[in-house]
This record gives sequence, structure tokens and C-alpha cells, in this order.
Amino acid sequence: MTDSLSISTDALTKQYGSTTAVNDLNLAIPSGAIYGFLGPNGAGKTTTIRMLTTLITPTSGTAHIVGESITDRQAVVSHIGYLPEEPPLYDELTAREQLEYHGGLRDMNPSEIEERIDSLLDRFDLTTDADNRISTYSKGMKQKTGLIQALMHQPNVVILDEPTSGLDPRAARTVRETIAELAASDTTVFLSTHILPVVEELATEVGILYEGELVAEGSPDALKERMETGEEGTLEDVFLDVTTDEAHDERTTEPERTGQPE
Ligand SMILES: Nc1ncnc2c1ncn2[C@@H]1O[C@H](COP(=O)(O)OP(=O)(O)OP(=O)(O)O)[C@@H](O)[C@H]1O
Repeated sequence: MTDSLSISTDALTKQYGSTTAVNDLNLAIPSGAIYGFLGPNGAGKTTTIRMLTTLITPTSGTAHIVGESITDRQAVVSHIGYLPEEPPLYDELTAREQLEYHGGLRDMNPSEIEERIDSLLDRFDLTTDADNRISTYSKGMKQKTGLIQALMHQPNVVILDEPTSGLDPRAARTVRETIAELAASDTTVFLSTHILPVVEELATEVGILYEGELVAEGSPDALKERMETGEEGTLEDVFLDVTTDEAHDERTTEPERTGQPE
């Protein structure tokens, strides 16, 4: 069952002491989806991503990436490309060296490494700076290098945390186009961002997390319809509607009400 899904979680939960950062999360994301993962600050998005990328262990529950359990770090890591909020880069290297090093870690062959680096540097307008040290880069240039690093080994699942953060409008557009192309070639994109218009434009499915729980899920259109935001409604309206304590209280009492006659 989980084999047909790119990302699946079953009652995934993470507690830090008395704080439940992620509570009983169930996701079923098919291959080629662009899944917009939303939630206010502290909702549990990064914690979820860190579990999916095997960086932290769940307190309970399970998760699979392309059918591989997150308990099998090596298998999972071979399927994913991950861009965290702060890209993991060595400041003393140049972007080209960093990417060559990463390609080696990913067991890519040298000619494939050079080919992918050249084409991605070109796509993200980084060719002229590729042989300068990362320590001299702007935030946006580091972000682009991190993104190339996440994509260069052509993973099945790409997990992006605020991928357009710090990018100028042209670079941000390139990132959006790249995300759409990845999905068109059946790569699954798990996209966490606070920039809701990007999600509205790209996502096939959206999940909204609030206080560690998934409080709404569906296509952007379906969510807007369900929330009766009206024709002018946006994903932001849906987001603001479901991420309040009042909405949360209503939801938790809802099961008792649904069985009652009107
Ligand atoms: N290492 C940790 N130790 C203790 N508590 C933590 C730790 N990491 C996260 N938390 C707590 O878990 C909850 C979820 O945090 P998380 O970073 O996953 O949220 P987020 O949705 O990614 O937020 P943001 O949008 O601000 O990045 C918060 O209450 C946070 O304080």
C-alpha cells in the first residue's frame, strides 16, 4: 500500500518533553504531487520534515519515503533531496567544489556530476560565481547553491523548506518553474513555505498544520470551496480561518455534533 505513495505517515508523533510538536500525523502523498505544507510558526513543520529526512526519530508512529521506512536512513536518504531553511554548505569551498563533493557523496559518476552542475548553475544564474568561495555569497546565492545541491542527484522526492527565501524575483520565478518541471517529471515535491501565493500557484495538494495537527487538507480549490471563501477567496483566507484556537476547539468537539440531527 505504502509502495504506491511517495510520502506516507501513520500516526507520526514527536514530543519534546511535555511539548507535542507533531501529533498523530497521517499523510498519503502520491508520486508527482506538489504538496504545500503550511502552518503558523511553531506548528511542527520543521519537526515533521526532520523526521521525514531521518534527522530526528519520531516518538511514535511510522513514515515511509517511496516505500522505505524512515528507520532505514540510508535507503531513505538515497531517495530524497532536501533543502533546509539554512542550506548545509561549507563556506570555505566554492559552489562548484561544494556540489562536486555532494555529487561524490551521492555516488554520482564524475561526468554526470559535471553535466548536472553546469546545467543547474546555468539555470540558476550562478555560473559566473561558481568558482568563488561560498563565504563571499549573498543569502540568495547560498540558497541557490543549496537548491542545486538538493536537486543534482535527481531524487524521487524533493523536500524544500522556504526555497524562495532570500531570492530576487527572477530567481524565485526560476525556482517556481523548476518545482513545476520536477512534478511534471514525476518527482514529488514537499514544499513548506509561508509564501501562500506560491503554494496557491503550484500545489496540487495542501496540508495545514496547527499545533502539531493536520487541520485541513485538500487541493487549493477544494479547500477554498469547503471554507466558502467566495470567488475572491485565497488560500490565505483558508489558512487564517483554520489556524485559530476557536477553529481548533470547534474541530475537536465536531465528532460529537456530526451524529446529531439538524
Ligand atoms: N529541539 C527542540 N527541543 C524542544 N522543542 C522543540 C525543538 N524543536 C522544536 N521544538 C518545539 O516544537 C514545536 C514545533 O516547532 P517546529 O520548529 O517544528 O515548527 P515550525 O512549524 O517549523 O515553525 P516555523 O514556521 O517557525 O519554522 C514548537 O513548539 C517548538 O518550540
